Amino acid sequence: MSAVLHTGLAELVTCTGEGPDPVERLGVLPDAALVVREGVVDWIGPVAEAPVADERVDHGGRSMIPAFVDSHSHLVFAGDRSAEFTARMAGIPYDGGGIATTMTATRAASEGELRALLAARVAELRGQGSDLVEIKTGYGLDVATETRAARLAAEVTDEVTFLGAHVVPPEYRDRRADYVELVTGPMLDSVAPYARWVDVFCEPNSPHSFTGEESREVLEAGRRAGLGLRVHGNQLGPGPGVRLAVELGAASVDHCTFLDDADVDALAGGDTIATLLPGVEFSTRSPYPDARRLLDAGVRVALATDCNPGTCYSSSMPLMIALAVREMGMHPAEALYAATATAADSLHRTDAGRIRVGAPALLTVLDAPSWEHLAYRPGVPLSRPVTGADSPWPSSRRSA
Ligand SMILES: N=CN[C@@H](CCC(=O)O)C(=O)O
Ligand SMILES: [Zn+2]
Repeated sequence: MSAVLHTGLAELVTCTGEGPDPVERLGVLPDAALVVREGVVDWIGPVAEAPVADERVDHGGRSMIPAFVDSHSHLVFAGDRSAEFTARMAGIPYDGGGIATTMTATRAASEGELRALLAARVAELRGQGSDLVEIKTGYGLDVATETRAARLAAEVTDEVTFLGAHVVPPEYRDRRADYVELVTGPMLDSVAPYARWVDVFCEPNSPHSFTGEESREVLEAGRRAGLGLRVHGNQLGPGPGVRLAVELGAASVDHCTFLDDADVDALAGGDTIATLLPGVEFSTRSPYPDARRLLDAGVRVALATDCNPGTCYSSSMPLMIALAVREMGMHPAEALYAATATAADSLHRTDAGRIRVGAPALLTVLDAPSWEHLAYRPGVPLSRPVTGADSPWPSSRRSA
């Protein structure tokens, strides 16, 4: 079994620290080295005590962090909505109506086209240092296309989410109840074998999405089918999504932009993680969620991209970290932890988001001497994956 020793690390950020201090929680080890054997972290310790290995990679004074976990994305789609973005920047507000445009293009695309589009997006995301990614359906909105989306997503991740309840498709506009019946019946039956999670766009503020009662039906049906629960809630205005998610024990409620005190109290008293998606507010020119208020209330906060063609066509977790720090009041250490460890927790994954012995080696290298550079240098491509024994940096030195 070949072992690779990684050295030359100015800092190794493990995200295995404890306590209330956000920097301590990062568990930063200076002058550390680690050994990867067959894709698993085999040893972590001071470089001076590093064991002999088959190969050695010298990272030349860079830093290593856990690969980002992108716990919210919509990567299975065809078509282009750049004109919608441009119109929005000229003042047209977002209301979810554009989802039908993507639905039409996605239904019309061939399986081969969709697979290639998905593969390119996953490669783009992983090339920036993310590894584990959650991928939602939600641009098919009929049984065949939702099933195809879930099947394709399952080819690239274990974290597939059924989002048949994204919006009510145009052919059901005057008979919403029939669509909820389809989603909670034949569509769920067809998609569930490929999915781990069910999600709903609970947003009474848009005519396209779902009320609290409709959302409850969708989530309870998903749970009966053995799926875990996730919710899009309180994105466009106040609403019942957050409290419903907490009441039903959802793993995560995502967006959380418009919250009242009762929503914050519910999150603080429950097990549901609040996943914030600052790329959405950036790309829709909307007010940002108040991460500081949530963190100060004791709510666990994760960050994700929400990469999708409508509200945020970015796969960059470093951008989300920079926005969370600059616009949402998060400490840079809180933001990094939210984009790795807490995002993994929101997917109930103990094998990602932290670097520890015995865990898969999902590692990202920063071309910087410390983790602080992530938020400090926005827009600069600092992060790259470490895949297998390969060093991502041409200047890293490898030797046997
Ligand atoms: N809010 C619902 N769904 C996506 C947007 C989808 C779209 O506009 O295509 C989101 O998470 O923001
Ligand atoms: Zn989303």
